[in-house]
Amino acid sequence: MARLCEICHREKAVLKRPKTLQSICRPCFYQVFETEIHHTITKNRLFQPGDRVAIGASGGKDSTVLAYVLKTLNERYQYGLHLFLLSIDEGITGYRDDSLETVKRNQLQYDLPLKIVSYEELYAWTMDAIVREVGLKNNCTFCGVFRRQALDRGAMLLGATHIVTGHNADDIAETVLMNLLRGDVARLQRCTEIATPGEDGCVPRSKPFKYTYEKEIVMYAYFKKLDYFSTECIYSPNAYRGYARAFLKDLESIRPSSIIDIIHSGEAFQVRRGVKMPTQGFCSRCGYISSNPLCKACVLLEGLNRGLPKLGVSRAGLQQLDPQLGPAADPNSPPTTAAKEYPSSSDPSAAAAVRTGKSLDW
Ligand SMILES: Nc1ncnc2c1ncn2[C@@H]1O[C@H](COP(=O)(O)OP(=O)(O)OP(=O)(O)O)[C@@H](O)[C@H]1O
Repeated sequence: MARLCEICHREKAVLKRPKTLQSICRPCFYQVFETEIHHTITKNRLFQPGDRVAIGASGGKDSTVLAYVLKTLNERYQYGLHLFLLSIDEGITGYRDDSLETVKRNQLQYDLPLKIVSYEELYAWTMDAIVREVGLKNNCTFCGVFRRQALDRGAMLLGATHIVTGHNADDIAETVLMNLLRGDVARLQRCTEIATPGEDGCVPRSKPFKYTYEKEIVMYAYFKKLDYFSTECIYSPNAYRGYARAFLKDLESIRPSSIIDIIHSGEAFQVRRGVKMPTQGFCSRCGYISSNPLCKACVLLEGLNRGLPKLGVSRAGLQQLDPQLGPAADPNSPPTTAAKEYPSSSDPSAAAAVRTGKSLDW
């Protein structure tokens, strides 16, 4: 006899839920998946009625499901949000141009306004051009730093009061592991935050999928037949995060709760009093939030525009560009005590972080 759904006890079970290993039916899966996200949103008070929310839309599974679910929940529970799709075109031929076609279809499918902002218009550089200059090894540093700012700038153009991204529970657990492995206590403390406030010229951001498992996002997209783009970035070697990901997948196969457990460990982590932390200020050139006199994007751009792209990612180069930065750690070696105690957005440990394709804060 066919097994019955462990939730409703009426329908036939057609899937095993990755998060809990329960055998359940499709309608119950949709119900628990969507309701958990709704609870995450309401419990953490992510939005206010009337908010103009820019959904960081890459065309990939996470942000596509995020757009679909947010639209569904906004209508079902009357959040009163104005939703927009915001895409950053990094200028990666054969990758982003194709994924943007998916976002353009999503715009029609979900009836949401779309804004596309490109690196070329913001920085006068595409990632294709940057990779020609710097090669494959360090290019993710540029892409990660530029994207963070580009999302803010695009959101401001939309008059958005909030940005959401599709970072999921697996992404966050990986980031906790990576910050732990690097001894980066400042990021370890903040990388599990579900939301960052909109201070100092940044638009508030949040991650409604903080507790949502990647496998469930893929399952949801599959059953709902959502239209998404599934190719990996052609420039992303993703080495360091790849190891953390493989380790996490192994742990998950033995104990599915490992993902949430690691996030909980990160949430409980507190830096002891007296440990020096970076002080937040503003970039003297572009005014963007920075804990150094020049923000990371300006440092990287300066290197590119001087024809010395490695300046922004090497230790000697950073000091040459901005002597006030002081001694900094080599991104390829373990953090020194100073790097551990003074991690900052423009030290090379940040470069090492984003070299993996995802920021270690996000
Ligand atoms: N080019 C982009 N434009 C807009 N938002 C982006 C872009 N790239 C990434 N994001 C946002 O950052 C989140 C995490 O991006 P990441 O590159 O880690 O991709 P991912 O985990 O594969 O997510 P996705 O499946 O949505 O591509 C995405 O879910 C999306 O919200």
